[in-house]
Amino acid sequence: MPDVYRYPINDKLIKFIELSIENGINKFILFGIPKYKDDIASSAMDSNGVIQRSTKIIKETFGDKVLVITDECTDEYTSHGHCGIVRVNGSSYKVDNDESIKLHAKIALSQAKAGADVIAPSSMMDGVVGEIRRTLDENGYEDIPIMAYSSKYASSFYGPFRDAAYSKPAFGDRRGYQMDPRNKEEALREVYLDIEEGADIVMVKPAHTYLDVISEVKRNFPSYTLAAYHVSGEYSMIKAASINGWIDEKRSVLEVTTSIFRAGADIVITYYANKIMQWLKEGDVF
Ligand SMILES: NCc1[nH]cc(CCC(=O)O)c1CC(=O)O
Repeated sequence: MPDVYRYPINDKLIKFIELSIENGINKFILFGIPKYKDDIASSAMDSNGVIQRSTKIIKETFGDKVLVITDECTDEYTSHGHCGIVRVNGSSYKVDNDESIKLHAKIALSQAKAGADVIAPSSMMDGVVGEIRRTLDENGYEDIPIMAYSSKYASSFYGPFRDAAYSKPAFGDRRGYQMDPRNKEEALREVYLDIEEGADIVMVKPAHTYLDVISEVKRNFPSYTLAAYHVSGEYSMIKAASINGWIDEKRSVLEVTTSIFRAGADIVITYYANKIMQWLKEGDVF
Protein backbone atom coordinates (compact mmCIF):
# COMPACT_ATOMS: atom_id res chain seq x y z
CA MET A 1 0.00 0.00 0.00
CA PRO A 2 1.98 3.02 -1.20
CA ASP A 3 2.16 5.80 1.44
CA VAL A 4 0.95 3.52 4.26
CA TYR A 5 3.51 2.33 6.81
CA ARG A 6 3.85 -0.16 9.65
CA TYR A 7 5.45 1.65 12.56
CA PRO A 8 7.87 0.21 15.11
CA ILE A 9 7.29 1.33 18.72
CA ASN A 10 9.81 4.16 18.75
CA ASP A 11 10.13 7.82 17.80
CA LYS A 12 8.79 7.08 14.30
CA LEU A 13 5.43 6.19 15.80
CA ILE A 14 5.43 9.27 18.01
CA LYS A 15 6.40 11.49 15.06
CA PHE A 16 3.58 10.05 12.95
CA ILE A 17 1.05 10.82 15.67
CA GLU A 18 2.44 14.33 16.14
CA LEU A 19 2.11 15.02 12.41
CA SER A 20 -1.41 13.61 12.40
CA ILE A 21 -2.43 15.84 15.31
CA GLU A 22 -1.06 18.83 13.38
CA ASN A 23 -3.30 17.79 10.48
CA GLY A 24 -6.32 17.63 12.79
CA ILE A 25 -6.47 13.85 13.26
CA ASN A 26 -6.63 12.73 16.88
CA LYS A 27 -8.25 9.29 16.71
CA PHE A 28 -6.22 6.22 15.88
CA ILE A 29 -7.08 2.56 15.51
CA LEU A 30 -4.19 0.22 16.25
CA PHE A 31 -3.45 -3.11 14.58
CA GLY A 32 -0.49 -5.17 15.74
CA ILE A 33 2.11 -7.36 14.15
CA PRO A 34 3.31 -9.54 17.03
CA LYS A 35 6.73 -11.02 17.76
CA TYR A 36 5.32 -14.55 17.90
CA LYS A 37 2.20 -16.46 16.88
CA ASP A 38 0.66 -19.64 18.28
CA ASP A 39 -2.67 -21.40 17.95
CA ILE A 40 -4.28 -19.59 20.88
CA ALA A 41 -3.11 -16.02 20.12
CA SER A 42 -1.08 -15.67 23.35
CA SER A 43 0.75 -12.63 21.99
CA ALA A 44 -2.58 -10.79 21.64
CA MET A 45 -3.16 -10.68 25.41
CA ASP A 46 0.47 -10.36 26.50
CA SER A 47 0.75 -7.29 28.76
CA ASN A 48 4.00 -6.67 26.92
CA GLY A 49 2.47 -7.28 23.48
CA VAL A 50 2.73 -4.88 20.58
CA ILE A 51 -0.70 -3.30 21.10
CA GLN A 52 -0.42 -3.09 24.87
CA ARG A 53 3.02 -1.44 24.66
CA SER A 54 2.11 0.97 21.90
CA THR A 55 -1.16 1.94 23.59
CA LYS A 56 0.72 2.67 26.82
CA ILE A 57 3.36 4.75 25.10
CA ILE A 58 0.89 6.72 23.00
CA LYS A 59 -1.33 7.49 26.00
CA GLU A 60 1.66 8.39 28.18
CA THR A 61 2.97 10.75 25.52
CA PHE A 62 -0.25 12.38 24.33
CA GLY A 63 -2.81 11.76 27.11
CA ASP A 64 -6.27 13.05 26.28
CA LYS A 65 -5.03 14.75 23.12
CA VAL A 66 -5.59 11.43 21.37
CA LEU A 67 -8.19 8.70 21.38
CA VAL A 68 -6.72 5.22 21.04
CA ILE A 69 -8.98 2.52 19.64
CA THR A 70 -7.59 -1.01 19.74
CA ASP A 71 -8.70 -3.49 17.11
CA GLU A 72 -9.48 -6.69 19.02
CA CYS A 73 -8.98 -9.84 17.01
CA THR A 74 -6.72 -12.87 16.81
CA ASP A 75 -5.97 -13.26 13.12
CA GLU A 76 -2.64 -11.39 13.30
CA TYR A 77 -1.65 -13.40 16.39
CA THR A 78 -2.62 -16.98 15.54
CA SER A 79 -0.39 -19.34 13.57
CA HIS A 80 -3.45 -20.39 11.53
CA GLY A 81 -4.61 -16.81 10.91
CA HIS A 82 -8.20 -17.28 12.05
CA CYS A 83 -10.25 -14.94 14.21
CA GLY A 84 -10.67 -17.43 17.04
CA ILE A 85 -9.87 -20.89 18.41
CA VAL A 86 -9.77 -23.52 15.69
CA ARG A 87 -10.37 -27.26 16.16
CA VAL A 88 -8.71 -29.24 13.40
CA ASN A 89 -10.02 -32.72 12.67
CA GLY A 90 -8.15 -34.45 9.86
CA SER A 91 -8.65 -32.35 6.78
CA SER A 92 -11.55 -30.32 8.20
CA TYR A 93 -11.63 -27.63 10.85
CA LYS A 94 -14.16 -25.76 12.92
CA VAL A 95 -13.96 -22.42 14.69
CA ASP A 96 -15.05 -22.90 18.30
CA ASN A 97 -17.27 -19.86 18.77
CA ASP A 98 -17.86 -20.10 22.52
CA GLU A 99 -14.23 -20.74 23.43
CA SER A 100 -13.21 -17.95 21.07
CA ILE A 101 -15.35 -15.29 22.70
CA LYS A 102 -13.76 -16.01 26.10
CA LEU A 103 -10.37 -15.51 24.49
CA HIS A 104 -11.52 -12.27 22.85
CA ALA A 105 -12.73 -10.96 26.21
CA LYS A 106 -9.29 -11.63 27.75
CA ILE A 107 -7.59 -9.77 24.90
CA ALA A 108 -10.01 -6.86 25.27
CA LEU A 109 -9.34 -6.67 28.99
CA SER A 110 -5.56 -6.59 28.45
CA GLN A 111 -6.05 -3.73 25.98
CA ALA A 112 -8.20 -1.81 28.45
CA LYS A 113 -5.56 -2.33 31.14
CA ALA A 114 -2.95 -0.90 28.77
CA GLY A 115 -5.03 2.27 28.51
CA ALA A 116 -7.14 1.85 25.36
CA ASP A 117 -9.95 4.41 25.13
CA VAL A 118 -12.20 2.27 22.90
CA ILE A 119 -12.18 -1.48 22.20
CA ALA A 120 -13.08 -2.59 18.68
CA PRO A 121 -13.87 -6.31 18.41
CA SER A 122 -13.54 -7.37 14.78
CA SER A 123 -13.88 -11.15 14.89
CA MET A 124 -17.62 -11.37 14.12
CA MET A 125 -17.93 -14.25 16.61
CA ASP A 126 -21.49 -14.66 17.95
CA GLY A 127 -21.84 -13.08 21.36
CA VAL A 128 -18.38 -11.50 21.41
CA VAL A 129 -19.65 -8.00 22.17
CA GLY A 130 -21.68 -9.17 25.19
CA GLU A 131 -18.80 -11.25 26.53
CA ILE A 132 -16.39 -8.31 26.24
CA ARG A 133 -18.91 -5.90 27.79
CA ARG A 134 -19.41 -8.19 30.81
CA THR A 135 -15.68 -8.74 31.27
CA LEU A 136 -14.86 -5.03 31.06
CA ASP A 137 -17.66 -4.18 33.51
CA GLU A 138 -16.60 -6.83 36.01
CA ASN A 139 -13.07 -5.44 36.00
CA GLY A 140 -13.93 -1.80 36.52
CA TYR A 141 -13.81 -0.72 32.88
CA GLU A 142 -17.51 0.06 32.52
CA ASP A 143 -16.65 3.44 30.98
CA ILE A 144 -14.69 1.97 28.06
CA PRO A 145 -16.93 1.98 24.97
CA ILE A 146 -17.11 -0.80 22.41
CA MET A 147 -16.98 -0.10 18.70
CA ALA A 148 -18.27 -3.33 17.15
CA TYR A 149 -17.44 -4.48 13.66
CA SER A 150 -21.10 -5.46 13.43
CA SER A 151 -21.56 -6.09 9.75
CA LYS A 152 -18.27 -7.15 8.36
CA TYR A 153 -18.43 -8.85 5.00
CA ALA A 154 -16.20 -11.68 3.78
CA SER A 155 -14.60 -9.32 1.28
CA SER A 156 -11.86 -9.63 -1.32
CA PHE A 157 -10.89 -6.06 -0.47
CA TYR A 158 -8.96 -7.08 2.66
CA GLY A 159 -6.11 -8.52 0.58
CA PRO A 160 -3.52 -5.73 1.00
CA PHE A 161 -4.11 -5.60 4.77
CA ARG A 162 -3.57 -9.35 5.09
CA ASP A 163 -0.33 -9.09 3.11
CA ALA A 164 0.86 -6.25 5.35
CA ALA A 165 -0.19 -7.94 8.61
CA TYR A 166 0.71 -11.51 7.60
CA SER A 167 -2.80 -12.55 8.57
CA LYS A 168 -4.01 -14.55 5.58
CA PRO A 169 -5.63 -17.76 6.91
CA ALA A 170 -3.24 -20.74 6.57
CA PHE A 171 -6.24 -22.91 5.60
CA GLY A 172 -9.90 -22.28 4.92
CA ASP A 173 -11.36 -18.78 4.77
CA ARG A 174 -13.41 -16.42 6.90
CA ARG A 175 -16.77 -17.10 5.30
CA GLY A 176 -17.86 -19.10 8.35
CA TYR A 177 -17.94 -15.96 10.50
CA GLN A 178 -17.89 -12.98 8.15
CA MET A 179 -20.99 -12.08 6.14
CA ASP A 180 -22.05 -13.10 2.67
CA PRO A 181 -21.80 -10.06 0.33
CA ARG A 182 -25.20 -10.97 -1.12
CA ASN A 183 -26.98 -10.58 2.21
CA LYS A 184 -28.29 -7.21 3.36
CA GLU A 185 -30.92 -8.37 5.90
CA GLU A 186 -28.26 -10.11 7.97
CA ALA A 187 -26.38 -6.82 8.37
CA LEU A 188 -29.39 -5.37 10.17
CA ARG A 189 -29.73 -8.44 12.38
CA GLU A 190 -26.03 -8.32 13.28
CA VAL A 191 -26.21 -4.61 14.11
CA TYR A 192 -29.32 -5.19 16.22
CA LEU A 193 -27.64 -8.03 18.15
CA ASP A 194 -24.50 -6.00 18.82
CA ILE A 195 -26.59 -3.09 20.12
CA GLU A 196 -28.49 -5.51 22.38
CA GLU A 197 -25.17 -6.87 23.65
CA GLY A 198 -23.94 -3.39 24.52
CA ALA A 199 -22.12 -1.94 21.50
CA ASP A 200 -21.76 1.85 21.66
CA ILE A 201 -20.68 2.29 18.05
CA VAL A 202 -21.57 -0.10 15.23
CA MET A 203 -19.66 -0.53 11.99
CA VAL A 204 -20.13 -1.50 8.38
CA LYS A 205 -17.05 -2.83 6.59
CA PRO A 206 -16.02 -2.42 3.78
CA ALA A 207 -17.47 1.03 3.08
CA HIS A 208 -17.25 2.07 -0.57
CA THR A 209 -18.70 -1.21 -1.86
CA TYR A 210 -21.42 -1.31 0.85
CA LEU A 211 -22.94 2.19 0.74
CA ASP A 212 -26.43 0.67 0.56
CA VAL A 213 -25.80 -1.25 3.79
CA ILE A 214 -24.50 1.90 5.51
CA SER A 215 -27.61 3.77 4.49
CA GLU A 216 -29.94 0.97 5.57
CA VAL A 217 -28.26 0.62 8.97
CA LYS A 218 -28.47 4.37 9.57
CA ARG A 219 -32.14 4.43 8.58
CA ASN A 220 -32.97 1.55 10.95
CA PHE A 221 -30.80 2.63 13.89
CA PRO A 222 -30.65 6.43 13.55
CA SER A 223 -29.69 7.12 17.15
CA TYR A 224 -26.61 4.90 17.09
CA THR A 225 -23.20 6.11 16.03
CA LEU A 226 -22.26 4.40 12.80
CA ALA A 227 -18.71 3.87 11.62
CA ALA A 228 -17.67 2.74 8.15
CA TYR A 229 -14.29 1.31 7.28
CA HIS A 230 -12.77 2.21 3.91
CA VAL A 231 -10.56 -0.87 3.70
CA SER A 232 -7.13 -1.63 2.28
CA GLY A 233 -8.33 -2.88 -1.11
CA GLU A 234 -10.57 0.14 -1.55
CA TYR A 235 -7.62 2.39 -0.74
CA SER A 236 -5.33 0.47 -3.08
CA MET A 237 -7.69 0.68 -6.05
CA ILE A 238 -7.76 4.47 -5.92
CA LYS A 239 -4.04 4.62 -5.23
CA ALA A 240 -3.14 2.35 -8.16
CA ALA A 241 -5.42 4.14 -10.61
CA SER A 242 -4.05 7.52 -9.60
CA ILE A 243 -0.41 6.36 -9.80
CA ASN A 244 -1.22 5.23 -13.33
CA GLY A 245 -2.64 8.66 -14.12
CA TRP A 246 -6.11 7.27 -14.76
CA ILE A 247 -7.95 9.24 -12.07
CA ASP A 248 -7.33 12.37 -10.03
CA GLU A 249 -6.43 11.10 -6.54
CA LYS A 250 -7.53 14.14 -4.56
CA ARG A 251 -10.90 14.53 -6.26
CA SER A 252 -11.72 10.83 -6.24
CA VAL A 253 -10.77 10.31 -2.59
CA LEU A 254 -12.80 13.30 -1.46
CA GLU A 255 -15.73 12.15 -3.60
CA VAL A 256 -15.65 8.59 -2.23
CA THR A 257 -15.24 9.72 1.39
CA THR A 258 -18.07 12.22 1.00
CA SER A 259 -20.23 9.42 -0.41
CA ILE A 260 -19.58 7.29 2.67
CA PHE A 261 -20.68 10.16 4.92
CA ARG A 262 -23.61 10.92 2.62
CA ALA A 263 -24.77 7.30 2.89
CA GLY A 264 -25.05 7.79 6.65
CA ALA A 265 -21.70 7.11 8.32
CA ASP A 266 -20.86 9.28 11.33
CA ILE A 267 -17.26 8.05 11.47
CA VAL A 268 -15.06 7.01 8.56
CA ILE A 269 -11.97 4.92 9.15
CA THR A 270 -9.60 5.52 6.25
CA TYR A 271 -5.94 5.14 5.32
CA TYR A 272 -6.37 8.49 3.56
CA ALA A 273 -7.17 10.39 6.78
CA ASN A 274 -4.04 12.56 6.88
CA LYS A 275 -4.13 13.22 3.15
CA ILE A 276 -7.80 14.23 3.30
CA MET A 277 -7.11 16.77 6.04
CA GLN A 278 -4.26 18.27 4.00
CA TRP A 279 -6.41 18.43 0.87
CA LEU A 280 -9.32 20.04 2.71
CA LYS A 281 -6.99 22.81 3.84
CA GLU A 282 -6.11 23.48 0.20
CA GLY A 283 -9.82 23.99 -0.56
CA ASP A 284 -10.98 23.89 -4.20
CA VAL A 285 -12.70 20.53 -3.94
CA PHE A 286 -16.22 20.55 -5.34
N1 LIG B 1 -9.43 -8.88 12.18
C1 LIG B 1 -9.59 -9.00 10.83
C2 LIG B 1 -9.20 -7.79 10.05
N2 LIG B 1 -8.55 -6.75 10.59
C3 LIG B 1 -8.38 -5.82 9.56
C4 LIG B 1 -8.90 -6.32 8.41
C5 LIG B 1 -8.89 -5.70 7.06
C6 LIG B 1 -8.71 -4.23 7.04
C7 LIG B 1 -8.40 -3.68 5.71
O1 LIG B 1 -8.49 -4.37 4.68
O2 LIG B 1 -8.05 -2.49 5.67
C8 LIG B 1 -9.46 -7.55 8.73
C9 LIG B 1 -10.25 -8.34 7.80
C10 LIG B 1 -9.82 -9.70 7.50
O3 LIG B 1 -8.62 -9.97 7.27
O4 LIG B 1 -10.71 -10.55 7.44
